[in-house]
Amino acid sequence: MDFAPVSPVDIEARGVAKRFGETPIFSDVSFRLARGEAVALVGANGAGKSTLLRCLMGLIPVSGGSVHLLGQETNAIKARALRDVRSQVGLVSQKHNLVPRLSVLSNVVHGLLGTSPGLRHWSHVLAPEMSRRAALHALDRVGMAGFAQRRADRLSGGQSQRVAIARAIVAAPKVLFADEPCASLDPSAGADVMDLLFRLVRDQGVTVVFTSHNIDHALKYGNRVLGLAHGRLQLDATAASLVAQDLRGLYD
Ligand SMILES: Nc1ncnc2c1ncn2[C@@H]1O[C@H](COP(=O)(O)OP(=O)(O)OP(=O)(O)O)[C@@H](O)[C@H]1O
Repeated sequence: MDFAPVSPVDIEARGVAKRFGETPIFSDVSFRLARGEAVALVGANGAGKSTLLRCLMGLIPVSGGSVHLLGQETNAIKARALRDVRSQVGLVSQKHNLVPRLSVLSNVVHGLLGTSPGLRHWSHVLAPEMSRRAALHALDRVGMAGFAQRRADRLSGGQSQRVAIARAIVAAPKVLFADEPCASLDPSAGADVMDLLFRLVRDQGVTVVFTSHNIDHALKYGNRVLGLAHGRLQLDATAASLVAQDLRGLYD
């Protein structure tokens, strides 16, 4: 008998709860994300979107339940195993977090820090030739190869975010997290960055989880939408089955 191939589950949250001190942020959050899904995480300011993203990445511990990222329970594994998992994960955050005085190329080479220990990936001058080539290729894919030698603090916001995307994809991650990747950009630059990001992830079948306050973006770029409100996962639906009005309820 033939079985259709089943995509691996890249992220699984089982009854995840998070508190900061005595303050509960969310609880009972459960979902499974298969390889190649593009998931928008939405909700009002303070609903806990960034916190959930950080829990999923294993950057902060959960207060209850468990997170499995690429098959590993992030709260239960040793630091070294967690580093291995993280080396297969990329992050694009709201602020690009480039090192201002370093070149664009060195900043992208930093995306390979997780793949080999030591200082060789601190600067493109020390980096192995293969890494420099990978970084240039990533810059080419985001249309920034011509800026490789420019200092990062001489870029516009949109250019900086493109470089941040190059840094996030240079190590060919299986999973990409993006925390409001275009929040600091004007609508046109923001749309360019989202188009670029999702073209890249679709080309490579990467699983992506992104937070957004832009309902149109959530529906356009996500094939699935998760909504946090009042400390619970209130919505888990395919983007195709939703209209903007369904999402507005999360903001009451
Ligand atoms: N390290 C922390 N210590 C204590 N409280 C925190 C910490 N990080 C976040 N919080 C609180 O957790 C709640 C959720 O914050 P979070 O940034 O996850 O929300 P969000 O949905 O991403 O919000 P926004 O849309 O405004 O970015 C907020 O009340 C915030 O103040």
